Amino acid sequence: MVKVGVLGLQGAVREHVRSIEECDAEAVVIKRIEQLSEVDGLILPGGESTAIRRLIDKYNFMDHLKEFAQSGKPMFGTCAGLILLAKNIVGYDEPHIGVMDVKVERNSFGRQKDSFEADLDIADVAEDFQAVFIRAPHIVRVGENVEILAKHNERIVAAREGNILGCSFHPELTDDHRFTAYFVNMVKEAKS
Ligand SMILES: NC(=O)CC[C@H](N)C(=O)O
Repeated sequence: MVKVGVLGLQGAVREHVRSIEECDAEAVVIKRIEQLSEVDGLILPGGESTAIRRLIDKYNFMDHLKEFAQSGKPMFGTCAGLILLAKNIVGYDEPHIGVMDVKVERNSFGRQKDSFEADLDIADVAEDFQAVFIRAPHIVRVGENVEILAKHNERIVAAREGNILGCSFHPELTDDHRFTAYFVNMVKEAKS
């Protein structure tokens, strides 16, 4: 059974644990850098990217997260997690972890739609995925090696670059675990 870590500093951690377990993988909540070597893949949950970043720095995670991504182990950023992975963020000079060749815009679906659900067609995953967006970012630009997996109203909301997966929404908040299962499969393939 593969082990999937969830960065447990802030945000929707328990929900991801439940979703990983529904996909028949073992979930490990990562609170210390030493735990990273135990897992085959890592999820960066949604929450508040600025708050998670502060905790990443406080607990010295930054270099270890970059190394994790560069080692080829799969990494999945959801919502704030996608912002942490992006190489470019609209309005910011510097990225956070900066390992995915995308440019993201934070809170980009407008105040009146702080939170909403949308039916998505996600390539290789599902044609009818009910996605939950909460103060979500979207991807405004992708690099040439990035595969676009889903759009909502012409905006890119899910993409993959090799071992790195990112989405604007919260795939862990419903009982539909197909997108988490897609990531768990990436982890299985990378391990075998
Ligand atoms: N649900 C979320 O993860 C929201 C992301 C948050 N708006 C941010 O910019 O970090």
